[in-house]
Amino acid sequence: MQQAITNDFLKALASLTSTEQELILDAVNLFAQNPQHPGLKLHRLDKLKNKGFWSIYVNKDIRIILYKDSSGPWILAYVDHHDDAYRWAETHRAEVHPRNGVLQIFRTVEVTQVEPRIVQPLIGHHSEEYLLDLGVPPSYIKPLLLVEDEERFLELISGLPQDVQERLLDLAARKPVIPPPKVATTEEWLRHPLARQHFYLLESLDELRRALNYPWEQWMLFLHPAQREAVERVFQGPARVVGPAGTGKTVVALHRTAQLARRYPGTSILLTSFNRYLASRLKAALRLLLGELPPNLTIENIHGLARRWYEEHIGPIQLATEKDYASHLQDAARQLSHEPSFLLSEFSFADEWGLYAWEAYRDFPRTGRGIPLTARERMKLFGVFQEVWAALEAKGSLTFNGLLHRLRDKAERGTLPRFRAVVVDEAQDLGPAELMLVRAIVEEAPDNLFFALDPGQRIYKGPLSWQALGLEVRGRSIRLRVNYRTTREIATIAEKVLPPSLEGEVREVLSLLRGPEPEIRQFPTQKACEEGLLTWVRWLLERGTQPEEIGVLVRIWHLADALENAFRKAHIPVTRLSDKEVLEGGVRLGTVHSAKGLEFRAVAVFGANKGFFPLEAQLRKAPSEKDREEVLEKEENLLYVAFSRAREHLWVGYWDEPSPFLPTG
Ligand SMILES: Nc1ncnc2c1ncn2[C@@H]1O[C@H](COP(=O)(O)OP(=O)(O)OP(=O)(O)O)[C@@H](O)[C@H]1O
Repeated sequence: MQQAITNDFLKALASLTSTEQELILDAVNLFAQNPQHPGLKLHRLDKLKNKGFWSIYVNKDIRIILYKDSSGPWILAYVDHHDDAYRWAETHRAEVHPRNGVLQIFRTVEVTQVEPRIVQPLIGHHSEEYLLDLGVPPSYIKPLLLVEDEERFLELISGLPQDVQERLLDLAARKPVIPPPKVATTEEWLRHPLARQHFYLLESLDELRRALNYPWEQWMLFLHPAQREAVERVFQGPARVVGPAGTGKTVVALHRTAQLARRYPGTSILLTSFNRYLASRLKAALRLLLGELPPNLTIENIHGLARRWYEEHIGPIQLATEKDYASHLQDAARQLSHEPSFLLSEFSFADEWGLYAWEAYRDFPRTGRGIPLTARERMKLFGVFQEVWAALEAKGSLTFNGLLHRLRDKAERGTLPRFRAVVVDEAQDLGPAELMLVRAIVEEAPDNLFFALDPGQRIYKGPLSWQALGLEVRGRSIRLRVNYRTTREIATIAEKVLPPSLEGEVREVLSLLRGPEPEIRQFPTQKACEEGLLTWVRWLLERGTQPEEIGVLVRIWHLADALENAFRKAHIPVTRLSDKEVLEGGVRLGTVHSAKGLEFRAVAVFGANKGFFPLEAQLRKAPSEKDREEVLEKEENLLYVAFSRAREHLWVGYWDEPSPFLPTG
C-alpha cells in the first residue's frame, strides 16, 4: 500500500529516542501491511474541526497522526507523545489549495492573533487574488494583509509550507514573485515538484531508517525544487550550482553523484573536493544516503587522487615544498632587483598554470598580476624558473602543481583512465592546475562535469576565469538561496562580513529559521577570552547541548593548543577536528580550514582579532597591492566560513584589537 511521509513527520520522528523510533518504524511497517490491524487501533479524529486526520497507536505513550482524503495515499503527517500528537492535530489542518491543486498541511491561523491596528501593513497593498495565486491558504489571506510588523509577519508565516513562506518573504522584501504552476490532476500532485518538497512517497522503511542515522536527516528525502533541478537535470556541458553557505550545495553534490551512478551504471564516477577533511565527510554521507557505496564510485580529495594516480601510473615521487626552492628564488630576486616575495609569487603563478615552455609563459596574459613586466624581464624570470624546475627534477622531485600538470599531460595523451562524470564540491577552492586536471580526466559527454561552489568561501586560491579554462557554464548554472542551516540572525551577520556582490554575483539568502542574536564579545586578554568561552560552553552544556554539537574555531592551530589545555583543566571533553570519518566525543576544536563543509549547533570563533583575521603572516607575504587585496579577500572569506558553520548559536570573542572584518552595527 502506498504511503507518503511529510517533512514534519520526519523531523518529529528524529527528535524521539532511538527505542521510540524503532517502535514507530514497526508500527509503520505493520500499517503498510494491514492498516486495519487491531493492534494499531486506527481511528479518525472525529472531534477535530479539521477533517481528514487519523491516529494510530504505537504504544501507551506514542501516537502517529495520519492524513487521508478520498483518493490519495495515506500520509504520515506527525508523530509524538500522546498529548503533543493530539495537540498537533488540533492546531493543524490539511487542505488542497484552491488555485494550484497541491495538498498543504499547515498550522491553523488563530484569528485572535491579528488585531486590525493598521499603520502600514507589510504586504497589504497586494490583492487577495494575487496571494491566492501564490499558494497562500485562504484562511491566511486576511491576517497576512493586516500584519504590519516584521516579527509578527515572520511568526505568522512560520506555520505555512516552506514554498509559501519563501514567496511571502520575497514579497515582503518587495521582490517580484511568480505564482507557482497549477497541478493538472489530483493523481499527479504527489509527483509534482511543489509537493515533493513537503511529501515523500515511501518505497521502503530502509530509506527512513538511513535518514534517521544522519543528523539533520531532512536533506536525504526532501529537496527544494531548485536543488532537485540541479540533481536531476541532464546537462549538455559543464554545469554548476552556486549559493551562499548552508543552502544545500553539498546535499546537491551528494544526490547528484548518487543519481549519476544510477544513470550511468557500469561507468566510473568521481566525487571530489579540494579539502581532504571534506572528502572524508562526503564519503560518510554518501554511504548513508546509498546504504553502501557502489564499486563504480570514487570519493577522494583531488590532491589525494592525483598523488595516488601519479604513483600508480607514472612512478614514485618526492614532492617539493616552497622551502626546497625559496632560497634559489630569493638569490635570483636580489640579482634581478625584484622583491623576493614577488619572485615566489610569480613562480607559483607560472607553476599553477603549467607555463613550463617559454612560449607559453611569454604569451600568457598576466592581467591582474599587480606588477607589470617587460618582455626582457619575463625572459629573465623564466630563465630562473627553469633553473628551479631543473634542479628539482635532478633531485627526483616535483612541485604539487608540477605533478598535477604531468598527470594532466598524460590524461590528454589518452594514457590515463577517464571518469564518465566528475562532481566537485567546494569547487571555488580549485586552482587552475586542479581544474585543468579534472577536465582532462573526464569523458567528453553530457553530464560530465558538475561543480558546487560559493565564491564567498574561496579560502585557498585566487579568483580565476573559468571560461579561460574552457569551462563555460552559461545557461547551466543553478542558484540556491534558501539557507537550511543557519538562523536568520546568524545568516544576516555572516553575510555582512562579505561584500553584497562577489565576482559579479549578487548574494541572496533566505533563512526560515529563527534564533538568538549572535554575541560578539571583547576581552582584555587572551586568558579572559578563554574564560569567557568556557563560561559560554558550560552554559550551553547545562542547557542540554551535547559537547559534539559545539564547534570552537580558531585561525591557527597554535591557538587551539592553549584552548585544549583550558578545556581539559575545566573537565570539558574536547576533540580536535581531523579527516577521520568518525571522531571521539567532546567539544569540536579546530581551525576554520578544518571545519570546511561542517556545521555545529553552536559555534565559537575564538580570537577574532585584528592579527588573526587577516593573519599578519599571510599579509606580509603579499608582494603587491593586488596580492594584498587577494589575501584580504581570502581572510575575509575565512571569517565568513567560520560564522556560517553555526546553526543556532554564534559566539565571537577577541582581545586586543577586533578584526576589521567584524560587522559593526
Ligand atoms: N532540502 C533540504 N531539506 C532539509 N535540510 C536541508 C536541505 N538541504 C540542505 N539541508 C541541510 O542544510 C544544511 C546545509 O547543507 P549543505 O552542507 O549541503 O550546504 P552547503 O551549501 O554545502 O553549505 P556550505 O557551503 O556552508 O558548506 C545541512 O544540515 C543539510 O542537511
